[in-house]
Amino acid sequence: MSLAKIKHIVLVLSGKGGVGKSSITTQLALSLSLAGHSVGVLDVDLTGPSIPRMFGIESEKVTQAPGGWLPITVHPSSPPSDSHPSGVGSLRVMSLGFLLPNRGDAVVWRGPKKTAMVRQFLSDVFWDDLDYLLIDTPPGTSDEHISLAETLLRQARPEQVSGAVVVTTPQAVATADVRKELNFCVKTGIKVLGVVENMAGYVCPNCSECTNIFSSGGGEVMAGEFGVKFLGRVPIDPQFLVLIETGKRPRYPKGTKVNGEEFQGVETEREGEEEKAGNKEGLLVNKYGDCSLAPIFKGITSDVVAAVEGGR
Ligand SMILES: Nc1ncnc2c1ncn2[C@@H]1O[C@H](COP(=O)(O)OP(=O)(O)OP(=O)(O)O)[C@@H](O)[C@H]1O
Ligand code: SF4
Repeated sequence: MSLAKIKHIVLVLSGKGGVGKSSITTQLALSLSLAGHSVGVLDVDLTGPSIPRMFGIESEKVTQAPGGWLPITVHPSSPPSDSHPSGVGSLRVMSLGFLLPNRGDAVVWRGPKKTAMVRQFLSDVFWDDLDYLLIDTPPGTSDEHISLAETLLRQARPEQVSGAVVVTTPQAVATADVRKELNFCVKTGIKVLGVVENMAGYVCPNCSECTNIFSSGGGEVMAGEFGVKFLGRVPIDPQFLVLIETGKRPRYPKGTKVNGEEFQGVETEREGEEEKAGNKEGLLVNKYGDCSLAPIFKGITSDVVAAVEGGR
């Protein structure tokens, strides 16, 4: 069974579309891998698989092996170094996006076909050993969710299913939808590891000041109501959008403070060289390390790890 060698399975859920669930999944995956964990990402968002684009691996093709579909390797593991004392864990991705003839196509299958695909996703991908499998789910409490929850609970050992990270935005309308998602977790017996409030305020690209454009704090209030952990706020950062949507390094004006240090501009030639040399890992580490949101994702990831480990 393909899930047998996975230590922790974490679902990333949101009741509403477009709140940044896939973006948060990619960042959690990256932070876990940079902390030395081997990570898999399963993109079950059948209506709009965006994970391959976000990792810059959209044109890759998955192949079949006797043990199942082989996920695409974003980067292999690497030994401890000064910058990553625990080493870097391997990062692999499986998405329906790899199987669609035209990338970007949305899947319009009806319930039973979707349910069958989710089952196959869970049972037929050859993950081998993984510390974490993150599952990016479609928004809502639809057929896919129910089928995924049922299949997970049936195919995985109870101690493997660590729980769910629920993503919301601060606006009341989003939190009302996400409330449904939290109720869904209660009904299906999936533990909520915590709530992330994404797009909470706007980071000015000139001065790095964060301004609350919409209301703020909805996610924290909701977490309190349900008695679950509030994992933190992620502001809107226009550079992050560029990074996540194009797979390119962010471009801050020279002098902007990034991770507490002055950003020195973008070294595009080096980026090209690394790409040519196939140094995907180096490229990713640089790319994401330069993002102003990186420390926030690191903090959220530590809390998720603590919640997972604490619940064993
Ligand atoms: N904190 C952020 N700052 C800037 N842009 C963001 C942030 N979070 C997400 N985005 C952008 O918002 C858009 C929607 O994000 P994403 O695709 O992750 O949402 P989703 O909830 O997974 O959507 P879907 O419902 O399609 O699955 C993307 O273009 C993403 O790059
Ligand atoms: S503080 Fe930032 S967002 Fe506000 S005016 Fe100055 S540069 Fe613009």
